[in-house]
Amino acid sequence: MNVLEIRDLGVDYLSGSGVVHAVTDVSLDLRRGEILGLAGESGSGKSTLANAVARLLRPPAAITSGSVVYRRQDGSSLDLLALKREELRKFRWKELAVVFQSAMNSLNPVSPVGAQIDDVLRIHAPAMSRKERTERSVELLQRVGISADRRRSYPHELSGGMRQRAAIAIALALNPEIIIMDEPTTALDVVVQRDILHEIRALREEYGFAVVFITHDLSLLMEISDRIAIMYAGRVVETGTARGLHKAPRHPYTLGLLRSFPRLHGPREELLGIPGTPPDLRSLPPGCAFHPRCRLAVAECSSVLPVLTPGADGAVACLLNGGSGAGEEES
Ligand SMILES: Nc1ncnc2c1ncn2[C@@H]1O[C@H](COP(=O)(O)OP(=O)(O)OP(=O)(O)O)[C@@H](O)[C@H]1O
Repeated sequence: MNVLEIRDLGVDYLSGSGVVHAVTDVSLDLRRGEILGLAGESGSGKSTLANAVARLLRPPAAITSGSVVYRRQDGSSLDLLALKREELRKFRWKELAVVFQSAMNSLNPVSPVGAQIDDVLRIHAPAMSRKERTERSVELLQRVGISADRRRSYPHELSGGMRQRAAIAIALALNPEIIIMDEPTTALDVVVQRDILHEIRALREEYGFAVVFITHDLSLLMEISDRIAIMYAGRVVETGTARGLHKAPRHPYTLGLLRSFPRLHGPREELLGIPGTPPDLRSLPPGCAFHPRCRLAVAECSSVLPVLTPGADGAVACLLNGGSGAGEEES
């Protein structure tokens, strides 16, 4: 069952030098309780997509098309793009929370971390007593590996890893259905990063929330995600289970991304990477936006836009791998 359904979403940035098509025709489901990894090179539109869903976009960003529907377990649903300010206030934290790359952006530098959890609870769960709030703050901090006596610490008194854990504790405070994590561990060293990722998986088992986890590091995503969506130049070009994508990536871009990062396990492989650079989102090449960088491209790829076409495990937008072109019959 889906907790989030994104359909045909488009987001532009209206800049002085032209319109940047940051997200184009994105349709994606988030299933209840799953960890969905969102991968792609810098500038592929991952953060813009996440911010559109969380309604955090600011001008010059503009949603140009599509819908985002949030489905509750009781069968009711919300059209997120239509939420008014007050409805949005109730929705955030309680049903959807966001953890950003820099915990400093999520945390208030002038308030101790325990007090910040307390604030979220006080505002969004007014029925809780002060004692209950304190107990919950301690419990949440301990749950993410921060001892109770650190409750009074200010963010700058904590290490980067601890700050990130504190930001996750705040996100968990109201037991949301969805947590969006935008490169939450990128700034941390690899060991701390992996500790936190495995912690997130354990927390998910316990609390049952769904996660959208954004990073450009695909091999890291493979370790913790259930499913993965790959973005290129604002579009989703492949989706699949982490296992399926690992074993048999179908889009040449996915393959390139996989080869761009050293695998954590298994034999050493040459890092082939992907030649060239992502296209200018103000003037995309015709056909498949990846074709100028694709080693496998055929003539058709420069004129036919491949659409995301469902297959046995996920979907792919590549003419060479079972994807059909826009306007063609899907098989
Ligand atoms: N305020 C803005 N004005 C104009 N263009 C923007 C703005 N913010 C982002 N963009 C452009 O939108 C595109 C998508 O950016 P976005 O940050 O969503 O990608 P991303 O995949 O999350 O990249 P990263 O991993 O670097 O965060 C990029 O080309 C970026 O330059």
